[in-house]
Amino acid sequence: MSALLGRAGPPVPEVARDIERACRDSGFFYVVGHGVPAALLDRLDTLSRRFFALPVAGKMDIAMRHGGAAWRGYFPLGAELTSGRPDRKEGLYFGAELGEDDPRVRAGLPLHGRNLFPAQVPELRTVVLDYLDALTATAQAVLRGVAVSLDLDADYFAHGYTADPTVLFRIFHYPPSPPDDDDWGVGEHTDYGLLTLLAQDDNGGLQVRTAGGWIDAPPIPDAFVCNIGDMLDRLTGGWYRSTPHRVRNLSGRDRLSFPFFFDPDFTAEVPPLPRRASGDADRGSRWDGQDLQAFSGTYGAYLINKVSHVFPQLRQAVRLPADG
Ligand SMILES: O=C(O)CCC(=O)C(=O)O
Ligand SMILES: [Fe+2]
Repeated sequence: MSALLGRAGPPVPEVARDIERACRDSGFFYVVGHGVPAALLDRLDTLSRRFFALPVAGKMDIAMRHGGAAWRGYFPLGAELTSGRPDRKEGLYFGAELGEDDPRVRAGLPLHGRNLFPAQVPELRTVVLDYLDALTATAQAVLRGVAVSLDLDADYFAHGYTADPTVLFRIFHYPPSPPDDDDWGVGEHTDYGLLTLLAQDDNGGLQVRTAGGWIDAPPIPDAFVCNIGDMLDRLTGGWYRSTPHRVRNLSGRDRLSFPFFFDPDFTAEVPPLPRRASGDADRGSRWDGQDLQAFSGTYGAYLINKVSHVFPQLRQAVRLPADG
């Protein structure tokens, strides 16, 4: 998909058709030729491994409770409940780095603020911030392709939903699962926003639910796995699918993954696109029984509700009603 990634101008029509086919089919595709330096990813991988190798007590110096409503920092093994059960992973939560004078931070919006970086691996700060910049540009480029694939102007998203995007980034460590274990590293779920760009190491373990059943999405060198989230599903009335996926690390080694979430402006409402609102009659019900057309309100409200199911403690941090 390198043809897409000149950072300006419309993508070539063939790429847009490839995107359409992938989004109509599995909701997943690979992005290659993206221009994100391999050396940046290598460095991110090395420094992340150095962090996860620290004693838990040291990692807890930046535990998420220190991040307050910005919801940043470290969570230990078993602290995240993707499908109602503890995940077999630990991780670091990051997002766009926003200081106290940013209007969204001033307004007290949850999930906005400063990142927490580990003092023990100080180099991680620059590398994570560089990675956020690089992936933001890549995601905008992919969204140009998505826009053209929907017969919209190439800059439809950049001028609207992602002029001020919600950017979240995570680094996950999945310890090896014993072969007879039935716990998931990440339970079945869909992603919440517009699109996710996932870098994964070479251990594998990601699976995607297609019409024909669960299939592997194996690592391909220098490629990102891209999948669309609930907001593109909602915008297109189900024409494009946010597809359930899950992870189990059966490699016997430590698996790292780096999902980057590129989502609409926190304060935007995301009504269906007029021409796509009729939806997809044959698509059947969703994995979680939810009707994506049924909610009203901002993307931020949708996101907070989702995250607070995965991390019940978020309710206290942002004082949400118990029924979300
Ligand atoms: O670790 C992975 O490969 C996928 C993670 C994921 O699906 C997520 O964080 O939403
Ligand atoms: Fe996901």
